[in-house]
Amino acid sequence: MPPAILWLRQDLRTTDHPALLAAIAEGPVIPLYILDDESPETRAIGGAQRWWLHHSLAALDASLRKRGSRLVLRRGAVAEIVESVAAEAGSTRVHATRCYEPWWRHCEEAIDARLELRLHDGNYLAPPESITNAQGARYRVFTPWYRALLERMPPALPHAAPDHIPPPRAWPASDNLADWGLTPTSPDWSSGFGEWHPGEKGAWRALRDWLPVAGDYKARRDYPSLTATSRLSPHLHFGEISPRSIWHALGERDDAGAETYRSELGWREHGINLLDQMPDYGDRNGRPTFDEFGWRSSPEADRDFTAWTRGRTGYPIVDAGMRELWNRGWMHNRVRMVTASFLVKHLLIDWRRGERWFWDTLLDADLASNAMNWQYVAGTGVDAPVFSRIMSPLLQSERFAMGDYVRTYVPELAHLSDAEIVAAHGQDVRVPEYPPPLVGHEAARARALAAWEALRG
Ligand SMILES: Cc1cc2nc3c(=O)[nH]c(=O)nc-3n(C[C@H](O)[C@H](O)[C@H](O)COP(=O)(O)OP(=O)(O)OC[C@H]3O[C@@H](n4cnc5c(N)ncnc54)[C@H](O)[C@@H]3O)c2cc1C
Repeated sequence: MPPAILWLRQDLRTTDHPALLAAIAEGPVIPLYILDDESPETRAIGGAQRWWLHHSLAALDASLRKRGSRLVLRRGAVAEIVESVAAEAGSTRVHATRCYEPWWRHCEEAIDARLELRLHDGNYLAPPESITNAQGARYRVFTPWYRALLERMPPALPHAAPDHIPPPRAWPASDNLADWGLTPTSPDWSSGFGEWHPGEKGAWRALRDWLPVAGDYKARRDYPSLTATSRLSPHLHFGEISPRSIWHALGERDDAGAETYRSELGWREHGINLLDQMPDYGDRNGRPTFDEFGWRSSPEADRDFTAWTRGRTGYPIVDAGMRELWNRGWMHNRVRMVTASFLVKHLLIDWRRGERWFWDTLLDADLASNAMNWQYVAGTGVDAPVFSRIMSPLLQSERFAMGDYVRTYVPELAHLSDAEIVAAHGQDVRVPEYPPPLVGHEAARARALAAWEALRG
């Protein structure tokens, strides 16, 4: 029996892996991961995720080796590499987990034209195209869509990891992971990533650590000074754990914490639902009227954008968030909303510039989730509140008790009390090393509303 190729993408796990099980059922398996920075239609993964990918691939290889297998690594244009590995190994069939980023479509068509490509579900609770209304139409708004998804839940039970993965008679050549240079060296900006444990084991550990506090999730999830959320997002993005494994780990719980958590998993699914319908959602306004919006574009706007990326806006909560992102490769969800809103509404800078910055710096950068959330906050999305709802960073900071969070990430303000941090925002307390606000809240609000009115004519 010629070996089947298991083409791995965002499914770097062995547990609950239908594509892996289907390949094993046919005989020997060649697990293949391809790093494709070449194909013109792909969006190359960002710097932070390269770090994660390195460690996740190393963990997966170790786990495969325990099962009698190993990971074959290749770099280059996906379709060509799959074809060349198949030719080398005498394979005719390729198994893969279904992914929805638009660039995969082209690769999949090219592979399918030359070999037999079998796609399997596994990275979402339900295939996005399967959630439709009574007329068979797709949803674009979260609430009715989530209601329809819930009717399909619970998902099927997850599969156990196989004990043994039959190897091919001869292994095709593999690159050496270290030669890919995915981890930064000079400078090594990843020193703050130590709390993360990429790989399947790390994913299950994060889940186990979080489950005991699941009951408090609804009450505490919006407070960035607390550790209340699961931090599973990079693990989910890289497919180190399946969402249905998480769903079933919550079991029959029906407390508010579990219900809210399920709906957050639902937001992840909704992101893929939108991307599947609008493959250019990461680049194009969901509401086309915004194509005419008066985003700032000038040397001053560039200067403001740089200050935002560096956490030097003069708004403590925005700066804390942007520095958490740079140092830890992650940012608390509530603060993501505040920082994104600040860029788009206070600085009047196109959401796509922010989306790209997050893409490069988030360990969990995910086209569907990033695009949906940026468009939601910006008000440009198909399922978003109106643009004129403008978040006040100051009120958010007070309401969600963000003092400790600011003191952690903005050392210039570490000696201030909560009240003084709020005052520092207004510069009542002078902290010489801390920058003055790029723009006053009321002035920014007025400028944003004027741009909105101009758009509406
Ligand atoms: C501007 C902006 C950009 C974002 N970009 C991304 C991104 O690139 N990748 C990403 O995974 N999430 C993104 N999010 C959503 C959210 O902030 C993260 O999923 C969450 O903070 C991850 O932390 P956690 O795993 O502890 O989440 P938890 O609160 O523990 O939630 C559990 C899981 O539910 C999913 N989830 C939770 N909230 C959301 C949400 N609003 N949208 C989609 N899925 C959600 C995630 O998979 C998460 O791991 C973005 C949010 C905003 C406001």
